[in-house]
Amino acid sequence: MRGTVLVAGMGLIGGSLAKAIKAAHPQAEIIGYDIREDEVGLAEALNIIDKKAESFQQGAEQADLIVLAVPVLQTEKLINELAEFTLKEEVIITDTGSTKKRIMSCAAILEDRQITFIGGHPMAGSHKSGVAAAKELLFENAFYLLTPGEGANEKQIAVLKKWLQGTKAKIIEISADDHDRLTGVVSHFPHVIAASLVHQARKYNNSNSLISRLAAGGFRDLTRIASSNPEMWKDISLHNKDVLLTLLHDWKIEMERVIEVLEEESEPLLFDYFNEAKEFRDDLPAKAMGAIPSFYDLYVDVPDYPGVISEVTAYLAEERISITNIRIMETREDVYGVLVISFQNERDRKRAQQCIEKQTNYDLFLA
Ligand SMILES: NC(=O)C1=CN([C@@H]2O[C@H](COP(=O)(O)OP(=O)(O)OC[C@H]3O[C@@H](n4cnc5c(N)ncnc54)[C@H](O)[C@@H]3O)[C@@H](O)[C@H]2O)C=CC1
Ligand SMILES: O=C(O)C(=O)Cc1ccc(O)cc1
Repeated sequence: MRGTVLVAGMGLIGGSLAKAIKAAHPQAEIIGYDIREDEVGLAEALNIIDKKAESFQQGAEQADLIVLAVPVLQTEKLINELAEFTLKEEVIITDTGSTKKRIMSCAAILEDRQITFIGGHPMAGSHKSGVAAAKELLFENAFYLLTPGEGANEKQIAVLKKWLQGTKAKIIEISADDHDRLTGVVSHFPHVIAASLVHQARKYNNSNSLISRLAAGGFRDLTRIASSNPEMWKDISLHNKDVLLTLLHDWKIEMERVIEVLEEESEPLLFDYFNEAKEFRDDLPAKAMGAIPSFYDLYVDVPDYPGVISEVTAYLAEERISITNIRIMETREDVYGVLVISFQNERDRKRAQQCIEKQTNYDLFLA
């Protein structure tokens, strides 16, 4: 499609969307805006955008599509500013925020002015922030939830979907209420719990520092999302406060029940507690992408010599395979060390496996 797209917020998500939109619509002009000059400057230097907006207003007033990819409290601020601008009549405004109810209420101010707002939430990402981590295919196969405002018609929704087709995401429509309830359960609440598990380990670590050594590996993997951007999760928690409070309340009741069952030493009830969780979890789709990024780990048995990590990463870099995480696992006694490399998707892991097999004779295995 032709037209001008303004992406406000040149971070991980704004940068990735700008890339995906450009890939599918090379004729479109992508303008970037960010309060951080360095981020928008980097986006321009990396050719993620065609040019910087002189100001939010100047960029917005010439745009056919406006994407707000800023932290959710800032999204509300930008929506209020947009309501004061002289925008193109046919402009479509969308956002990428992780919460939708408060954003949609705020966007009512645009609908009052006959401006189309369609809420959006691409449900993929990473614990990294900033435009340097942006990827064209960040959202490939991920759910992309749209919450159209009451004023949005089918034609406008279809136009937005077309703009977004380069994301290769599974775009579905949902109400803002359902969005916040569902993402509350499978994304926002787990982030609170992951942080709480880490806090608990940190407290016990004060009296026995062996804790942090034992927390390597499994515990670290389990709490990976606690390394996400604290600023972003502060805003998401405030926006989805009611849902989170309900979930925390239910969780408290459930924990009280676990305490009772343990105090009673009830073997059948304890068994049921773990078994019912296991059965439900075992039935969850393993390959599909959900609300929280999956692990795509490759384990490489590496010999113990200096530079082995840079050797392996250099092979991957040569074939432009990007990695999301790397660590050494030293818990197995029969090997010197296992290098655990994480990838964003199955395709990258497969390519990495083939690449390392071609270049080395190290044993490789998947989790
Ligand atoms: N990081 C993730 O995994 C995901 C994040 N989201 C949502 O997408 C949005 C953006 O998140 P990220 O790209 O991860 O954050 P980020 O921190 O990488 O980028 C946000 C950018 O917005 C800029 N910014 C902040 N306030 C601004 C304002 N008033 N005007 C212009 N620019 C402003 C910041 O300078 C920064 O460059 C958030 O609302 C978040 O909830 C949605 C899906 C996944
Ligand atoms: O890396 C993380 O912490 C994630 O869980 C990624 C993520 C963050 C925010 C979203 O709205 C959707 C996905």
